Amino acid sequence: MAAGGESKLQLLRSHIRAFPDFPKKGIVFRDICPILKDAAVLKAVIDLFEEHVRNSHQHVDLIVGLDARGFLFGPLLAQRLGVGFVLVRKKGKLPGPTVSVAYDLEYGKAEAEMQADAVAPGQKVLLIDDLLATGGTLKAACDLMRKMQAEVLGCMVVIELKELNGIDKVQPHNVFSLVQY
Ligand SMILES: O=P(O)(O)OC[C@H]1O[C@H](OP(=O)(O)OP(=O)(O)O)[C@H](O)[C@@H]1O
Ligand SMILES: Nc1ncnc2[nH]cnc12
Repeated sequence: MAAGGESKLQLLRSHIRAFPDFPKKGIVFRDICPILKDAAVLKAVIDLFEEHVRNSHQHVDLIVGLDARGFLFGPLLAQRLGVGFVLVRKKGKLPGPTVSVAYDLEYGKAEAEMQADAVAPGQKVLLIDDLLATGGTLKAACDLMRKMQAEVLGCMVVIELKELNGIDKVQPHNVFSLVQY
């Protein structure tokens, strides 16, 4: 990690709030809103992601963001890297021909969908979201990428909830996280 990386991580950690029993009893909700409210903290997050990508991947075609909180970080990172951004959305939000995959959440069920022309076969993509919990969402997005014959270089999240072992569900793909609980 480059000089200053540790203090950026400390800054980031101090801007994540925990809300017990939201949205259901037993869930500790990790709230990223304070990161977004502070320009310096949001910049630090994108700096850390950018450093990771530049150190780990020679060539990236697209950043793929997951609905909805992946959209808060993905376009900023894509701009930094000078590449495009595409959306994986919850079902029923995208016009035109789509490809979809069903998945389970820590607190519900959903279906991930993307436009059929969003990613071309062989394109090298990096997936981004705010948080890895059970890994169902990222796995569904990786499955979508496989359907589209794209090459998943890896996944990135701000927060990983380690006790839920989401990383196991997403393998063989790598998940890079900035903060772990
Ligand atoms: O690892 P998993 O168990 O799949 O959970 C992680 C996902 O859950 C949250 O999104 P949510 O579906 O609640 O939607 P939102 O981003 O629209 O709030 C979070 O932003 C991740 O996308
Ligand atoms: N514990 C959690 N906090 C915030 N977002 C989540 N998405 C799934 N689990 C979550």
